[in-house]
Amino acid sequence: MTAAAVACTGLAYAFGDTRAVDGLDLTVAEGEVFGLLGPNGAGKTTAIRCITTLLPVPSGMVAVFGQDAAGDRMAVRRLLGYVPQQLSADQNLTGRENVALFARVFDVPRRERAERVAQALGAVDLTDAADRLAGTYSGGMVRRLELAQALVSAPRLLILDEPTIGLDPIARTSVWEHITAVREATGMTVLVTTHYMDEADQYCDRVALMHRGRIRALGTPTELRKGLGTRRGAAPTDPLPSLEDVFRDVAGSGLDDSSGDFRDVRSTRRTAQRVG
Ligand SMILES: Nc1ncnc2c1ncn2[C@@H]1O[C@H](COP(=O)(O)OP(=O)(O)OP(=O)(O)O)[C@@H](O)[C@H]1O
Repeated sequence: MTAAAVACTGLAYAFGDTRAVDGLDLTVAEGEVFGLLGPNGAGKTTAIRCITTLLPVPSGMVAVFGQDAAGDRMAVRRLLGYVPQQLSADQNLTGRENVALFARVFDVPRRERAERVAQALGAVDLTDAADRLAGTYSGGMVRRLELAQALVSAPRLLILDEPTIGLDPIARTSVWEHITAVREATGMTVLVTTHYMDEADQYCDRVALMHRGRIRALGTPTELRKGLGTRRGAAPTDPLPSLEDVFRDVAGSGLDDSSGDFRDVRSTRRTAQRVG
């Protein structure tokens, strides 16, 4: 049996007294598009940072394709591409230079680099803009450039933290279409966080709803929507509740005004502004 793309068991991470991740059990199968959803402050980014080895794993276990994240961190990093919430493209470099930088950092063999950089830029439709400074790009183009940076090392697992935040609907669709196309071409696994329930419903094979550091619901979007309908006593002919209804049902009190703190609001706004 092949190892899961991601396997977290009892993962816990605290910032002082704040238990950001609190006993997370999560398995992402190879090849699937998996959505990690949850209100501000649910612990999604912290979990992702543990999976990418940017944070240590103080408690529990994290493995990426069977590689222990607490063991050989470089071995884990070689398997994944990561698009963080924060800006990872340099506005003073061209699109091509930005992607070439990632190719060097991720050890793409020198003789393959130019070709792989061109392929990554082509995969996100930035060939024509490749030699322009990234500072001249629109928000949607910056996101696609960051996608190319993450793809240039041909990762088996692509991790995206709110890839479409702050983008207009057309740019959002475009980012997803490019993710879907690369995934279909390569069989790559995708783990994504998003606040947009419509995107999760449309593009994710399975989703997990996270709240206060733990998974509270898990399944395909349709399974979760049907499950809520059944719990509400809906007739088979009634329209299914939306994924947003499921989210509200699961997160409940996490969606009131006390959800998240100043840091959460600041980071969300900063991210939205810089890609907007
Ligand atoms: N560097 C940090 N220092 C202190 N507390 C932190 C830090 N990073 C996260 N936290 C706290 O940990 C909890 C989980 O935060 P995290 O960013 O993982 O949530 P999230 O689900 O990704 O939220 P969002 O959807 O807003 O990005 C929150 O209470 C947050 O305030």
